[in-house]
Amino acid sequence: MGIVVMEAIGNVPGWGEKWPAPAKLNLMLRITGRRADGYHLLQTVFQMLDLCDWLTFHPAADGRVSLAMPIPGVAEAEDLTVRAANLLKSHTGCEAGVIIEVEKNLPMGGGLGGGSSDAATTLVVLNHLWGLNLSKQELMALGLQLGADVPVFVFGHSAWAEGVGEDLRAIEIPESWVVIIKPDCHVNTGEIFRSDGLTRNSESITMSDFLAGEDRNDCTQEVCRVYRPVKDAIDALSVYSNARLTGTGACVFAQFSEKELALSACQSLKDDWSVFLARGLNTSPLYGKLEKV
Ligand SMILES: C[C@@](CO)(OP(=O)(O)O)[C@H](O)COP(=O)(O)OP(=O)(O)OC[C@H]1O[C@@H](n2ccc(N)nc2=O)[C@H](O)[C@@H]1O
Ligand SMILES: Nc1ncnc2c1ncn2[C@@H]1O[C@H](COP(=O)(O)OP(=O)(O)O)[C@@H](O)[C@H]1O
Repeated sequence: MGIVVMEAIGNVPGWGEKWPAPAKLNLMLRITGRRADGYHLLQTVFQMLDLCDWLTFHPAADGRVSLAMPIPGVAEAEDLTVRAANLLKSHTGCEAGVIIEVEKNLPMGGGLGGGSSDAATTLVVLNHLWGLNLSKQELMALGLQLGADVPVFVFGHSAWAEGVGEDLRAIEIPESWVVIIKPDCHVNTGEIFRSDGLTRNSESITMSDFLAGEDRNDCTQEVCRVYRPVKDAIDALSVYSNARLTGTGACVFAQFSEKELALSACQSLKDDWSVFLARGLNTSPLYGKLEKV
């Protein structure tokens, strides 16, 4: 890519600005079967949250993808933002480079999808900054190569999901307040999906069934059996509202229609637990920002 084109890319609005990578919750999760490759077929409801990591992108003239500061415990080449940027480059032949700054607020491996969301924000924002013009569908397909939860963050809306999470239908969910507890443990998703005790034959349900209260997460029993802090967190939060596991955990959450009730639960829990107060959203703040630049 020549100097002129590099300069043109550098002038695109959005470089050096903070872009949100929101968290998600799985409001329910049913395992309805297993594919030949071992991956599990799910029915799940994703809701976006206003709790975010923040990503900033700086142009790099040398054509390389790098991190301003690697996240402790994650090798730079393995970071999902770096993998997403390199995937975009190899898919499109784009020769531009980027330095990515990640402000990490979302707990890692907590079932809030932070790494997947970071990857999705990287795909969507670099598609814009590098002028690649890939469609949302193309970006979702690229995202699926990075992880089962990446497509929903590119999709950018609360969704009813099937398959391994890639077959998505936009839905509107009441934008309630959410209290989240992050128990002091790290759940290994692969280990939970490999375990003998996991329920794998749930009947499929409809959206109406979910709205009528069918909100079970099929991973809960197995995760609580292996990770005692998750069970304790569900018990602690259940005092205030219906407490459930998100994804394969470790985070557990409860929804509240009134902010005051959610705040009061947070106040009571915060001395014993790591707690977050968040707002459930139907649309991702990522697209709100994209529309503004
Ligand atoms: C089940 C969910 C619900 O949101 O859990 P959370 O990760 O959010 O807790 C996700 O779809 C998880 O997606 P993600 O965290 O990207 O999982 P991956 O890295 O793709 O998979 C980790 C491992 O879990 C197993 N796996 C994952 C997803 C799936 N539908 N079936 C599986 O069997 C596979 O063995 C895989 O190697
Ligand atoms: N940018 C990133 N942010 C968080 N985790 C990352 C990132 N890049 C790679 N990872 C890896 O992905 C794993 C899953 O992270 P995350 O998406 O936050 O959890 P979960 O899938 O449970 O919601 C982490 O434990 C970490 O090893």
